[in-house]
Amino acid sequence: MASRSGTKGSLDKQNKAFGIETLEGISRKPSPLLASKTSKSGTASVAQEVPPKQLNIETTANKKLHNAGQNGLLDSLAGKLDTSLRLGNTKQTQASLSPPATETKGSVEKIADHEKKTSEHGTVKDGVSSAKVSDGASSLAKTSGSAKISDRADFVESGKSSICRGSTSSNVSDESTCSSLSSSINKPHKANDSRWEAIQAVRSKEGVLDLRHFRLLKKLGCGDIGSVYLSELCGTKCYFAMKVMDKASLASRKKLLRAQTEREILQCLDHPFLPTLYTHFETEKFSCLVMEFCPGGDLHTLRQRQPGKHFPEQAVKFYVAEVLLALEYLHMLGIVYRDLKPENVLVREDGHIMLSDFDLSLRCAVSPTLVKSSSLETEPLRKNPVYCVQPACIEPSCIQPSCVVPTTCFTPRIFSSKSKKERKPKNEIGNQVSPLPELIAEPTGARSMSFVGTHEYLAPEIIKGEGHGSAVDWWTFGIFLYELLFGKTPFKGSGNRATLFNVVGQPLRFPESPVVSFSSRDLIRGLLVKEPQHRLAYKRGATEIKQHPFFEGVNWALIRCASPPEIPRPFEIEKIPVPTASTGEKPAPGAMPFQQNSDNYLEFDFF
Ligand SMILES: Nc1ncnc2c1ncn2[C@@H]1O[C@H](COP(=O)(O)OP(=O)(O)OP(=O)(O)O)[C@@H](O)[C@H]1O
Repeated sequence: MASRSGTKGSLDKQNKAFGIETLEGISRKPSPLLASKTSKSGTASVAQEVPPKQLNIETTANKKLHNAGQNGLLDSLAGKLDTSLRLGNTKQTQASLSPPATETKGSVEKIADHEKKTSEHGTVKDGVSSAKVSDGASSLAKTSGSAKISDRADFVESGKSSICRGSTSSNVSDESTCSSLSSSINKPHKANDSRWEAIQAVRSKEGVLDLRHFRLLKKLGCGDIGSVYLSELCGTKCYFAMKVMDKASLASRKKLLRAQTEREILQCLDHPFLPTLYTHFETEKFSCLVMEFCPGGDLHTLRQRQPGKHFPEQAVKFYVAEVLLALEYLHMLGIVYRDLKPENVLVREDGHIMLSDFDLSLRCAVSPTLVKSSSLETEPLRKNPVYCVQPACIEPSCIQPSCVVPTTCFTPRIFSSKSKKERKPKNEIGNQVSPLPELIAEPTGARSMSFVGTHEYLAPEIIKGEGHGSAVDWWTFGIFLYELLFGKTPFKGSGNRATLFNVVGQPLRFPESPVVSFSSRDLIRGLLVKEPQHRLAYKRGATEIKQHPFFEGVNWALIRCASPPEIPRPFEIEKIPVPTASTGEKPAPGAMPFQQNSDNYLEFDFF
């Protein structure tokens, strides 16, 4: 398997931008179901920016935004904006991932021991009780991790707040008591998911949900901050991907903040192409995230299996369109993703995608403001008013033209000169019905100095240490599109150092084969502009990209109902051997026996 290196560290000085020696390589991740052990390493801790000051919630505007939504997705988004702002207004007094005293790397936990500990401390702690909700006037408390302060104070790089978090004082905690963030009520798009009910049933019966209630069947993969296991909620045939993080290891490696960031972001999400976090709980040693399981592996692995190791253009269009919607939603929540690459795009059971891995994400404090156009010039726009939600940054230093509602929001670029009649949508994704209202919430004011990402995907402004914002996601989107189409990234050099130099200094070139459409190359050209301010989507985010001719004919509102290019083979749980101590069966590599009332042990071989 080809290897690709990445970095998850902070860049203190400009000259470190090319000091690749300081960066640790990150190997590419194989498919979760094909490989049992993968590893990633990263030494430097994620830099963290200044916590935001008080966040201003424009409640009326949010309500209007809610009303403006043309479909459920937009409605839900408005609700999510509310949620994220509420989160931002919360003051945290204790970190939920409290570092335990001992190092547990590579530990073997006897299940009996685990259960004993659980019952010793076994009372259900109210997650809320360990976190105080402020009146909204306080800034967010810093927890841990190395800090790097940028000249902007308008965003948070990692999680520092949460209304709902596990108790620090208890050894076992779950979110039973703060279900507003972990139940289907808050996630209308996943409300019909039977897994919620299964989880709720266990909670109602047992009073608490924790590790004892899951069977860990197979190790799906291993990341920098934890390992992910295919797990079954015992006796329910409900399967999940459970990310298990060793708290002592996180603390000793200064990764608590990254873990917290990921959890807090996951708690906010409700989108068809983003993970559902069903629950989160903690044991004495571990912090566990219970998420939706994607049996289709990741797009990197899937690409390797394609003829010529690249996808057909129609398939590319499908995958990047779904990723674009996921990024758009994240940006509307003020989240800059920063780690787009095929390895992080998982394929769900139904062939649609799920963008995973949020521990590198940057959170920007935004105060969305709704602006409704009143003087529209073109006929279609008169019929379909344009709504523009712009982040209104609180810090005076952030007040810049991009934070003020741009006039471009009112006059979206129309790419095609053809009349409506002439334009015949022809691709498999579906037909664009009528133009949708547009929501634009590009966190253009965000600035980070962190040096994070994967070398081949790093944006020039990150490498140059100039400070970066949401435009890095549009750069990585361009690299992603290029890689899916051509089977390789455009700036890869003989080593990491050469790659970084190429990203900054080499012009974009396209291979002669495979032959791809002009519009795909045009879109890539627009995205891979080295100066972020000239990059496509810099001002109006995903809206600009959606209007590009490459996506002509895509029915954005219904893409989740479109037929995916490939549907994974049905996932057969029976084929995963579950060894028992009595039979002495050897576990398949990565298989994690975890059964109640048995001598089986649970082994977490981290990192
Ligand atoms: N929901 C899921 N369904 C199926 N497999 C998953 C799921 N989430 C993660 N995985 C697999 O587990 C592996 C580890 O995921 P994880 O997000 O912990 O690490 P990562 O993507 O390598 O990122 P990081 O190092 O930043 O933590 C992934 O490579 C992926 O193959």
